[in-house]
Amino acid sequence: MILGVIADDFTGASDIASMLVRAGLRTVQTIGLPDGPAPDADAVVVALKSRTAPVADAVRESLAALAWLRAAGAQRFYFKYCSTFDSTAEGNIGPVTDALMTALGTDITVMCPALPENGRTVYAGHLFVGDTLLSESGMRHHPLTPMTDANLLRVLQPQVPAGQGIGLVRHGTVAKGADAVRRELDTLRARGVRYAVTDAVDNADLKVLAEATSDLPLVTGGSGLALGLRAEAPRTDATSLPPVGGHAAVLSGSCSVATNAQVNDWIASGRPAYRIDAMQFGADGAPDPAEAALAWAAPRLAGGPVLIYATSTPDEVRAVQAHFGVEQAGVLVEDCLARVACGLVDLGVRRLVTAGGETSGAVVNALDVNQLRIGPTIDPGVPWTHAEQRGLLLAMKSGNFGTVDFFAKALGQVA
Ligand SMILES: Nc1ncnc2c1ncn2[C@@H]1O[C@H](COP(=O)(O)OP(=O)(O)O)[C@@H](O)[C@H]1O
Ligand SMILES: O=C(O)[C@@H](O)C(=O)COP(=O)(O)O
Repeated sequence: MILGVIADDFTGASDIASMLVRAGLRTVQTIGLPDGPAPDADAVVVALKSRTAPVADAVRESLAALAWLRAAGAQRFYFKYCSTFDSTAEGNIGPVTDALMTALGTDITVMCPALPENGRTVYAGHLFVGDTLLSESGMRHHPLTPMTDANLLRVLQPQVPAGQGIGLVRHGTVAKGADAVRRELDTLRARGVRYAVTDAVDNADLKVLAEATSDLPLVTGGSGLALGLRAEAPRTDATSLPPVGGHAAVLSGSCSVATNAQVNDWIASGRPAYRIDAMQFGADGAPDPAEAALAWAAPRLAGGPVLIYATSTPDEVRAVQAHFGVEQAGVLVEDCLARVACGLVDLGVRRLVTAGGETSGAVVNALDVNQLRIGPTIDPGVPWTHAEQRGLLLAMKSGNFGTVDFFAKALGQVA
């Protein structure tokens, strides 16, 4: 195995896995730590659900993944987090990076969230989503990790041990090529910088950064940096997946701008959709929300794909969070959608699209899936995947990824 990847959520894991496949690496995605032998692959992506976990849990799980990947023969490591740097004031990007660096005995790494294909670029250490700063994008309203500062050096500061240096590799240096970046990393290292935020505005920049960091034991970032990796013997096999038959459904718990638009587009096209109203959770006399959703879906599945969603606008999410508390609101909705997913599979659903990183994590954990084969890309960063042991095709969509017609488009591609 050449590369071991530790991903902090499940959609992010399939995002980077699809980029590695594109770069020609035979890639396997595992859900949590594998319990069997090391898969025969060039890269293994261990998907954790650690993005919003308590810091100590995220660090412990990430170190366990690192230990497993090392024992399985990985020679280099990649900590994959969100291209919008999703984190809380405490972490988990800083603490996990720090712990992985210490375990690997390395003194500098890069922080490279840029994913220009999906509009995430970094300039002067500031993260842009399309034409707007991260802090002015829809990410400022994220239910769990609202991002209200676009300056990555500032976001990172409270997440890393006091006194540890954070530096910047400016775009002017990246534009000069890999040797210039290597020299800059040496200079930053000599100044005591441990975390080097890297500017990158296009794929050419990412290729330069991948080349310049090829001798670092650990890199960190979004999936973009993986595009610059090159397999020794690139595989060009078609990544087709087998037909699985059965019914099809979409489960959406993401409240991002893109997912709201995708849900609205599905509804506007007249396709069947059921809204889970989180305000009704635990209300006197209200039926169990997961059972109610399944009762709605059961007679419809034979007629074509259905959508079940908790996706809501920022105002609606705020009201739910005011009622239940932020953390509890997330857990209640995730748990409900996970139970709906299990019920749908019992009803014969075999092709499932899930929208949202935390949501996908909850669903896939509940479905007891432990390994995924990566198939064709639907939109940048979102592949179809095959959970062979469960006979399921799964597409896990990151909140802000995908065109407005993503759900129908994805389901139109598999049988
Ligand atoms: N109506 C709602 N009110 C409050 N929280 C919600 C609602 N719908 C979904 N959520 C929660 O919001 C979070 C969305 O996160 P996630 O699934 O990772 O989406 P994204 O990929 O957009 O970040 C989840 O924890 C989900 O349970
Ligand atoms: O890097 C990205 O943007 C994605 O791979 C990702 O991690 C997105 O997370 P969610 O929006 O929570 O799905």
